[in-house]
Amino acid sequence: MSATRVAVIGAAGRMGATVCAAVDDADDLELVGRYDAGDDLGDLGGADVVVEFSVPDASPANVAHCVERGVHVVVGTTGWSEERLATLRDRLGDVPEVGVLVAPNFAIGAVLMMAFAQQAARFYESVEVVELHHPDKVDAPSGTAARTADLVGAAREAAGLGPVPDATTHDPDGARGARVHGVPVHSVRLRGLVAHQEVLLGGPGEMLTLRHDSFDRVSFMSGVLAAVRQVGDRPGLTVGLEHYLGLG
Ligand SMILES: NC(=O)C1=CN([C@@H]2O[C@H](COP(=O)(O)OP(=O)(O)OC[C@H]3O[C@@H](n4cnc5c(N)ncnc54)[C@H](OP(=O)(O)O)[C@@H]3O)[C@@H](O)[C@H]2O)C=CC1
Ligand SMILES: O=C(O)C1=N[C@H](C(=O)O)C[C@H](O)C1
Repeated sequence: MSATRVAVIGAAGRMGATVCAAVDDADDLELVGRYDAGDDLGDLGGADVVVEFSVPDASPANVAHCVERGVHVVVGTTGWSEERLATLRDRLGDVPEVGVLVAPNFAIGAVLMMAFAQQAARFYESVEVVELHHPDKVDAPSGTAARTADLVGAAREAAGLGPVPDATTHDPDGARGARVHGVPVHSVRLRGLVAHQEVLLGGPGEMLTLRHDSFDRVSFMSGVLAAVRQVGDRPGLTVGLEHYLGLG
């Protein structure tokens, strides 16, 4: 069988460079294109699948370029709001054979952490998310934290839970963090870190802590490569790697 041709957008970035190396190392994949800011994406080097790790403001246009050319896309870039996803879904309606996966995190442990948090949410009165990343990250909260909070918030609503208890009335500096789907989210940026997250769930007399650590970007590669191998067989838009792993 011939190798799947793969192009990478954001190829010189931290994730893009790691993906290029992983694709180069895989016998069943062939790296046919590397693109960065200012490059003409053109015919994408004849790629069957594009992997997109760029910046939130550029990602929708990059993905649209691929979809219009009938190329499947694995998207790791953050910033895919419901509105952006809806626009992409509409676009995919014109090319029903094309598959796009948008996944906020490709590390298996992070995917499991999100699933466990969603499962635990209905049992706990309190929940907060703390995400910790390297200080070169441009977006906050992280895509993973936003997705976790969305899943947890929706599970709480479905279970009929009210707002998280919080007596704070005076917080002039925003010390209580952001609220995503009613869940407080706190972002730490610290030299030495890669990508880490804790979900803290509290009930009377107890606390459950779910923690995941990516110590190296290699942690994302098995998920990215699994997605590259499957995306062509999964037409339409999929959000979250869990659906490719039988967890969704
Ligand atoms: N889903 C997941 O598992 C993961 C997701 N991420 C996400 O992936 C994204 C990238 O992260 P990271 O690699 O650390 O970031 P980097 O800043 O290291 O890389 C981004 C790359 O994209 C390039 N770029 C900027 N604008 C464009 C454009 N218009 N078209 C094409 N390329 C462009 C940048 O080039 P230049 O520097 O010249 O501007 C740079 O090479 C972030 O949104 C991050 O949150 C990160 C890790 C894991
Ligand atoms: O920018 C990063 O580094 C990461 N971004 C993704 C996110 O925002 O969730 C995934 C992971 O946390 C690393």
